[in-house]
Amino acid sequence: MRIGFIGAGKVAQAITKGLIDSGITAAENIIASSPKQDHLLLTQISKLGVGTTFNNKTVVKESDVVVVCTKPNVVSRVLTEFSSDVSKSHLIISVALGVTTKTMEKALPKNTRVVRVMPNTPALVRMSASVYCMGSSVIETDAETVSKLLTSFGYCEEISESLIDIATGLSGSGPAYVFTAIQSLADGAVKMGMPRDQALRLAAYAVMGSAKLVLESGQHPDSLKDDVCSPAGCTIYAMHLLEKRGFRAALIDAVEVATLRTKELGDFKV
Ligand SMILES: NC(=O)C1=CN([C@@H]2O[C@H](COP(=O)(O)OP(=O)(O)OC[C@H]3O[C@@H](n4cnc5c(N)ncnc54)[C@H](OP(=O)(O)O)[C@@H]3O)[C@@H](O)[C@H]2O)C=CC1
Ligand SMILES: O=C(O)[C@@H]1CCC=N1
Repeated sequence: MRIGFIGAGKVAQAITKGLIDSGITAAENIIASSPKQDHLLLTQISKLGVGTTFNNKTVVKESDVVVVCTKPNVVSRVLTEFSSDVSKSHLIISVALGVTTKTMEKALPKNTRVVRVMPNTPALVRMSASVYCMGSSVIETDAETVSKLLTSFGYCEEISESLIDIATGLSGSGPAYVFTAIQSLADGAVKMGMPRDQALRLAAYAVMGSAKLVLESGQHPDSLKDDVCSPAGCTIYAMHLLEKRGFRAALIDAVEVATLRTKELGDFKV
């Protein structure tokens, strides 16, 4: 399977690295495009061994699966520009926030097979949390193909398109919230005298281990939290402070505002 990327930025690079590291496809079967002649992004992605071009149409002609990784406001224009090169053998995927399968289908020839995906940057280390929803003209094997590709660089599940904006504010944006939490936890330890590299390592493992425990224990997160809070111990003091500072409400609000912004950006008309 030949895979083409339109746009060679952060997400295209994360997915490309994830795909290659998984062994699901070789770098020679991947090509990426980006518009600027002296583009740093193409240089970066070419270091993974993939082909590069300044021409989106070349990507489409040379690929079976085309993954559109541009900002949402240019997706419709980009799809329209290469529309005449799209055939029934192509599967067109977009990872752009807010851009619906309907918008994609409108810009492409009738009955084009389209899929909307929301991945996240931990694809770089094959730990992405991705969701996908299928367009109206996909064929039976497309869901399997998409699931296979997404699973190669992490976890994935099919989702109703009515929920994908929420997934964007949750798992698409989520790494940014968690990176900030890890950095802040480490800052706390540095403030108390721990060396920075050790603090970052311990904070990251604490987050990774906690996530694994939620997934594997099947226990409610609050019950797992209670297990850490010994009576009159240190954690319950910290939890009290976090509750007073609105920790939970801040995270709830973050997902809400990111979801609403996704809907707003998805309304872009080019
Ligand atoms: N960053 C993230 O964590 C996530 C992002 N996404 C989605 O992925 C998409 C890309 O985001 P991200 O990788 O962060 O953005 P970047 O800005 O890093 O990458 C966008 C890429 O698209 C290129 N581009 C712009 N115009 C065109 C065009 N006409 N034809 C071909 N390529 C073009 C840009 O080139 P140039 O720089 O020259 O303009 C750049 O290579 C967005 O739609 C975003 O919503 C989804 C999940 C997570
Ligand atoms: O913030 C953004 O626009 C992109 C979409 C999801 C994560 N990053």
